[in-house]
Amino acid sequence: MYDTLDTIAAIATPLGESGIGVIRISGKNAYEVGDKIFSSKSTVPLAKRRDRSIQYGIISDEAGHPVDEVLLLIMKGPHSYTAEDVLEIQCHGGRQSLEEIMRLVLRSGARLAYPGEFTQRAFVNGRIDLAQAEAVMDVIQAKSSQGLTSAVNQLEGRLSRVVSTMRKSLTDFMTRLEVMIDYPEEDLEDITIPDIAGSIRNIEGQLENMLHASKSGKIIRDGIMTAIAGTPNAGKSSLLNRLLEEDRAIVTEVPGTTRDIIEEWITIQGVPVCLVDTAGIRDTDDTVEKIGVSRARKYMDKADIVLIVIDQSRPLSMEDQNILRTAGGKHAIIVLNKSDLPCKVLKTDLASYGYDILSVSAAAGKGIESLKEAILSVVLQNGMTEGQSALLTNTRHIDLVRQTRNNLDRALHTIEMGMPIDCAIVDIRAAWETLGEVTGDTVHDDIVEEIFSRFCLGK
Ligand SMILES: Nc1nc2c(c(=O)[nH]1)N(C=O)[C@@H](CNc1ccc(C(=O)N[C@@H](CCC(=O)O)C(=O)O)cc1)CN2
Ligand SMILES: Nc1nc2c(ncn2[C@@H]2O[C@H](COP(=O)(O)OP(=O)(O)OP(=O)(O)O)[C@@H](O)[C@H]2O)c(=O)[nH]1
Ligand SMILES: [Mg+2]
Repeated sequence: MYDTLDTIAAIATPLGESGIGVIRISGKNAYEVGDKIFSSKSTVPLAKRRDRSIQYGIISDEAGHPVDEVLLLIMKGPHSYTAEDVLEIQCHGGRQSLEEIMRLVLRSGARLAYPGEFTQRAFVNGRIDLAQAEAVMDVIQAKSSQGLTSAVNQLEGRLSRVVSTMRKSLTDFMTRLEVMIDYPEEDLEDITIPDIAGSIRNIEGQLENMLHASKSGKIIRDGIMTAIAGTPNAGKSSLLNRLLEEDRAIVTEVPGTTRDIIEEWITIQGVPVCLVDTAGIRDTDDTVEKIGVSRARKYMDKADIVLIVIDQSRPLSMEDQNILRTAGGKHAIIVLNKSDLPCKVLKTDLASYGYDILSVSAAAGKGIESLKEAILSVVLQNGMTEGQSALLTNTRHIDLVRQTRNNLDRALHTIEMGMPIDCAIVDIRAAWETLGEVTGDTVHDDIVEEIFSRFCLGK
């Protein structure tokens, strides 16, 4: 881990033009750093000024030249974001101002923070646990209103509380089982064993429910990647534009118009959906188009759903059929486009692929709402899970909960087979430890480092 005694600093807002820009400084020298570069009507050192107060003044360089007019926010540890002394400089939101002040701060005793280091300190200092820290990035990266809600719930500790309650029960089971081992003559077994088995089954059920809902949880957080694929001229780019309600991609009657991948986000009923328009798939000698086609195939593979667009005003071609075959095993929807023209495609030729079939007209905007619903229902077969106590959205958490469930399953098996109690305790302890990795109570330092390294600078 990086030196936690250092005072760290970073620009917390984007380097563009904006109303205000923020530089955050955290650590035991935060106010000393501030005193070196800040002057105001009052001459009281910043450390002696009131906690949570805002100070007006000027930042000047070593030669006394003014750099910017600013407000300083004083948040004394432990009641701050990092639980350390924090000083925030709110300057004008221009690149030059932010960068010059930042250089001054670094020359005055702070070092540049690593990505995620502020939040890592909040975790190390015990203000938040690991699941809460991970939620911070989810809040920043939220792509829909539901995604934001679930991230803020996790930030606020909803998942952590569920996990802690379960871990307390597991500790309790272990203690009671140990008592049984220590006092075998007491004849406790007949009461304790069925009672504990029932409670384990109950926790297992809760974990099972969480895993069941995690499919939608992951989608709410990461979105549904939807590839729009098909032969040239089927109307893929027209469909993208129609779904976006914007003229984003070039549409022409020339087959092979789209060469590169075009990615755009929409939300359908609060769920983020990433639409990927691709080059029409065909055999071609054109160097550029060839690359486009191979990218199209790659995205078909990567996507959660493939919309296979077919021009229904022409008979089904060999190329169409090839694409239908390559989508095998994926979530796919057959989109029969150009429904404003007479239909030349036999639906019976499509039935054998087993995909949902929808007719749309990208040009006329017909059938688009049903297509949006179909996209959601293909992925969310279990429906959205509103009111879920704690939604799992993060692959790391999902894996850990799955392992915990398996550990408990083994413990139950051991108990039910009448095997030695020690064996069951081993599995319950394993479950307790795995669950603790969610909140970071029992987690390796390298995993913690890896998690925070994915954060953005200044967070
Ligand atoms: N200017 C500014 N805005 C910001 C942040 C920030 O660091 N600075 N945040 C961060 O990125 C978020 C807010 N998160 C925060 C979380 C905890 C504390 C904090 O001081 N907690 C103390 C005191 C709580 C209280 O007063 O009730 C604590 O938990 O002990 C501050 C900000 C969003 N807005
Ligand atoms: N009549 C009719 N024409 C359409 C419809 N959708 C698209 N077209 C026309 O079909 C042609 C091809 O449309 P594009 O959206 O460029 O097709 P594409 O699948 O992206 O083609 P490539 O990028 O070349 O693979 C254009 O002339 C569109 O105007 C539709 O619903 N009805
Ligand atoms: Mg196109």
